[in-house]
Amino acid sequence: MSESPRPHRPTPTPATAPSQPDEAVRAELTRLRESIDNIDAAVVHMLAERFKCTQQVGVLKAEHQLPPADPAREARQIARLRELAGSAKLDPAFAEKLLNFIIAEVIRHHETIADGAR
Ligand SMILES: O=C(O)C(=O)C[C@]1(C(=O)O)C=C[C@@H](O)C=C1
Repeated sequence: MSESPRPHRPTPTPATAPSQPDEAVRAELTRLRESIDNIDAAVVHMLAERFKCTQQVGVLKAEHQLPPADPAREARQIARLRELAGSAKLDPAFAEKLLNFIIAEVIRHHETIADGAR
């Protein structure tokens, strides 16, 4: 998942304006969106904590001349996450892509730290 984020495209205006959704539908949509917003916030906070840890790993690796990437560790992480995703009814391929996307960014950070230590 190295591509840039999905560009925002405005929803096309339908030829005929839809009738206002029922009040109960709007209330349900609002309730679900509030949960989505909470989950998105939790994801951001969890990712921030993960990057704090990996930043420390990057420093440790640079100090001890260890390579930024550890493919064997990654293979174990992917296998574990795919398993967890399956149990949670999340697409394992998606979980793998997401982890690879995050790890690619971490490796970039590790390389920057190592370059600064040289
Ligand atoms: O565990 C490490 O060695 C890390 O550098 C962390 C991490 C990760 O983000 O989980 C990143 C790069 C490695 O290839 C493997 C794992």
